[in-house]
Amino acid sequence: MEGPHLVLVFSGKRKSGKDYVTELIRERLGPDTCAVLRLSGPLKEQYAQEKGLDFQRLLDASGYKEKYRADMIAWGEERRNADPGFFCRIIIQGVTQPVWIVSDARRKSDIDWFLSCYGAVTQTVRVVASEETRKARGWIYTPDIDDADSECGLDQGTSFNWVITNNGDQESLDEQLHRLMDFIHSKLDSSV
Ligand SMILES: Nc1ncnc2c1ncn2[C@@H]1O[C@H](COP(=O)(O)OP(=O)(O)O)[C@@H](O)[C@H]1O
Ligand SMILES: C[C@@](O)(CCOP(=O)(O)OP(=O)(O)O)CC(=O)O
Repeated sequence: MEGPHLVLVFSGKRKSGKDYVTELIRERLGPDTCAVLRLSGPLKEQYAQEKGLDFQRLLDASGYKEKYRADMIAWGEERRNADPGFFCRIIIQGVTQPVWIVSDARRKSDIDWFLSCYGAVTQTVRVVASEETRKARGWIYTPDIDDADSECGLDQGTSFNWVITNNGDQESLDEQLHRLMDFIHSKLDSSV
């Protein structure tokens, strides 16, 4: 079969644990089976290039990216408005693994793009954590970011195939991941 056997499109608010959870799944499936694709990757790369910033530092969970977040959001929005598939098309280039995880859908247009191209094999996954948990992970409510589309674009009007609650209880997370892993394996088995 050409193309992905399964595309999991993840979303969730900042510090909900999107990177953490998607990395766990990738570890369990292995790098030959699963690729984690980040829409923010090419966004940050091009933004850093244009603004003369440190791309590597924009990638980690430190304060550096937070300093530029508002401006990056505006920059990315311009690109997406002009072409909703702009970042989507870049991240899927040359990916050969059967399972694709898109770790950071933020807008309905991100999900719609994957549904329109890979709808038959796409599942949407929402990662949820309480405000208390997100605060403990370093989240500080920031107006114009936390109340804007980048964080709230998928709050309403989107249904998710899976919801993963990630409040730090490892046993509960493990149980939820087990269910998702069973599903992933069933899709892999049925496609061979
Ligand atoms: N279940 C968890 N157990 C321990 N640490 C976690 C868990 N989920 C997230 N974290 C930590 O919280 C921080 C934010 O998580 P991250 O995955 O970067 O969130 P997001 O990508 O949604 O902004 C990271 O330092 C991450 O390691
Ligand atoms: C400009 C952004 O792409 C920055 C995203 O950076 P990360 O994906 O690293 O952010 P969190 O995981 O939520 O902390 C947001 C956007 O609106 O596209």
